[in-house]
Amino acid sequence: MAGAAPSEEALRRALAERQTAVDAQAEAVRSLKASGAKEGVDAAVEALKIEAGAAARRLQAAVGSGGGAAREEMRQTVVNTLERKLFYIPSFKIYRGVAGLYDYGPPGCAVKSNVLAFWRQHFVLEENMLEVDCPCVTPEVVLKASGHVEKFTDLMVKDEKTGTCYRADHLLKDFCKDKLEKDLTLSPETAAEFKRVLAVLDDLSTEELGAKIKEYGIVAPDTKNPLSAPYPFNLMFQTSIGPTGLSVGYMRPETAQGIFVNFKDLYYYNGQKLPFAAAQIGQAFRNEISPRQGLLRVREFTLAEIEHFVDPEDKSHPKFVDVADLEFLMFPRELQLSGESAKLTKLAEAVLKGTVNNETLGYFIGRVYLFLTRLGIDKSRLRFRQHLPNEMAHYAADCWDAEIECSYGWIECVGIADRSAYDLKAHSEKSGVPLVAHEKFSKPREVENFLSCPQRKT
Ligand SMILES: Nc1ncnc2c1ncn2[C@@H]1O[C@H](COP(=O)(O)OP(=O)(O)OP(=O)(O)O)[C@@H](O)[C@H]1O
Repeated sequence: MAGAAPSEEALRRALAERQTAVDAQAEAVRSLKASGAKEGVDAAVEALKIEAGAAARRLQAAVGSGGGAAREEMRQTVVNTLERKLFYIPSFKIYRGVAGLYDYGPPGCAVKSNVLAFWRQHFVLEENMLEVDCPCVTPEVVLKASGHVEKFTDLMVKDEKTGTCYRADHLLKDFCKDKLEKDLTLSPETAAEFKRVLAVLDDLSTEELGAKIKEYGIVAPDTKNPLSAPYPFNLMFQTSIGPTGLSVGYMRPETAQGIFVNFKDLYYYNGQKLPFAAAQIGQAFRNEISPRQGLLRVREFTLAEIEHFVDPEDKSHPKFVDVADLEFLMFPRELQLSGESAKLTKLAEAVLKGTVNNETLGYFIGRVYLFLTRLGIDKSRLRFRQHLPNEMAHYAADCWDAEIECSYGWIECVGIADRSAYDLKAHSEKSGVPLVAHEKFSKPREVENFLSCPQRKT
């Protein structure tokens, strides 16, 4: 029928053929160059450009037609190109690589350094933040105080026969998405149930997650063997500091702790005044259970973090007016739980209604929006999603993720959390060094405190 969209299978085949043609032509150019032949190289390069152009046009058509398999195909083509052009390379490739570890090649290094320079300009320099640079190896006491030794975990399930490990929430997510996309026999009730599970996935407890995996009969994706019950796995890489092996350390899973433990000195450096912000760019390490999604989930990556210290009783922000009129997609808890979609919302309105907890949090959400859109992220594929109550990290009082829609779906790219004074309190208690700020009143105030004396029992 004239004008009908090609089937997904046809698109997949056409794209695969195009990709093979591009790869074959690239190989021809390489061997001509390697043989030192001058003649024919230009023609071969020209042919490569034509093949690559045809592949790109086919991709656009495929993505325009919205096919899931076409998306997969498009991603594979982009990945092949980026790897061929050395934007990134699987680390230790000649030894067959290690999952979740990647090197950046020359163009990748250039992109990374441009993004970091822009980040420094947009946040650190424009806001007069105090930048620090702390070690990656961190003694255990710091991460015990912060709660990471006890709680920095993901839920894992194991193939009961081979022992292969999987992230439990990812298996449940894949199962529900797969059913919704491919099972044409699903009743409306079952489809609604899978959608609900996807909406509250990050909120499920260990027991609830285990019960759903059992109820749906989810098995190990590679072998179809039964799975163990989910249990927490700590994501930190452990090491020892010094030759005795007695001093336990960890590779930092975030850069923020370096800022918190330096709070006292930074506060003095800032003239003992609040608010102020400190920033750090550096490597973070997470022993992800089963890294996938290419560069999106890796075991070592660069984090750029800011900690903004503010009076807990006055979280207003003098520059909030600069971002108050921004309007973008926001996805608060209520919309997620009722199965609705993200809505275009004015930042001022979200703060006024209390959807976003306070002006300072709102200000940083606005600044992150400006950063990402100035980097070139499409506004219609960017949303700010509020964490569900159980999803929040152990330290957070309110948390919003900037998520970008890509070929893997909506992916968290920035986390913006009100951590309250959790970390400063925890480090004060553990170290015995008070990490506190003082407020000087313009006029003295008289306050009466009634202390209750414990009754002595005779
Ligand atoms: N393994 C990883 N590889 C690459 N980037 C990561 C990884 N883990 C986290 N990030 C990035 O670091 C940012 C801050 O990390 P954060 O601690 O908020 O992640 P998270 O909520 O623990 O991630 P998730 O729940 O998806 O594992 C995230 O917004 C994400 O962009």
